[in-house]
Amino acid sequence: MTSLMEFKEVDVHYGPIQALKKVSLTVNEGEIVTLIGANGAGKSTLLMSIFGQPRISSGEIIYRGEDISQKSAHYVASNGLAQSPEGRRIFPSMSVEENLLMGTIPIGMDHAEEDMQRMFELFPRLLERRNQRASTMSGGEQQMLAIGRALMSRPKLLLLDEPSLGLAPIIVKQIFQILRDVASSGMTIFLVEQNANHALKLANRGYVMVNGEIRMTGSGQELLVNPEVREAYLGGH
Ligand SMILES: Nc1ncnc2c1ncn2[C@@H]1O[C@H](COP(=O)(O)OP(=O)(O)OP(=O)(O)O)[C@@H](O)[C@H]1O
Repeated sequence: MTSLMEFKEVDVHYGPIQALKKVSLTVNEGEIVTLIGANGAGKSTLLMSIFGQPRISSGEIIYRGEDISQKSAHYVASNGLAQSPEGRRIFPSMSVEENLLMGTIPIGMDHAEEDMQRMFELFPRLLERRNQRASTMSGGEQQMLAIGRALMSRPKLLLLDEPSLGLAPIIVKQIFQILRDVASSGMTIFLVEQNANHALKLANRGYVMVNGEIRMTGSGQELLVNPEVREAYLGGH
């Protein structure tokens, strides 16, 4: 397997607080890898460090053979890494179409029309609402838009920060079905989630983060049946 992204013993500090402690993990080409952990475990910090905010204090972040830990966010984004951030961060006063077009910034507009059609096939709901202001859409629709916008940059690795956050169970199911479809087209996905049940069912492999450290790793299936994981993240059922 070819490694696409690798964290090697990464530390991150916020002043006196150490948010990541010697974190090592790998995402191989074509895989869906998930990182699960409680509130405050350091999951968002890890994702944001890929774009250099915050900067890591030691270790390396290797992407396609190159250490990107000191590169600019623009460099990282224009080399095939796209993120659907926590809380979605769509542009509220822009339409669906305009939001999608913002996703092309790292690569330019050459494929914009064609890619927008692909997004509308993947998310028919967005097609119905293509001229609607994003702020007036439901949480689930906004999440679809955030994922669609990330895909508009034709990423090699799609990073997702808690796509299920604040959504009703039925919408969460839909979002995960869409991620399955995206993955079956060959996309590599790194998914950060508190919803361990959905995330581990979707993922080939998973990592469990506790207080800034990787505590456990295994296949999605192994972690799903692991008693410690069940107790801590799956309500013990
Ligand atoms: N800008 C910051 N300044 C200081 N401390 C921070 C900052 N951002 C995060 N932290 C701290 O770093 C730790 C990890 O936070 P992080 O947001 O990465 O966790 P998380 O696992 O993503 O949690 P959540 O699911 O709540 O977003 C927490 O203790 C948090 O308080």
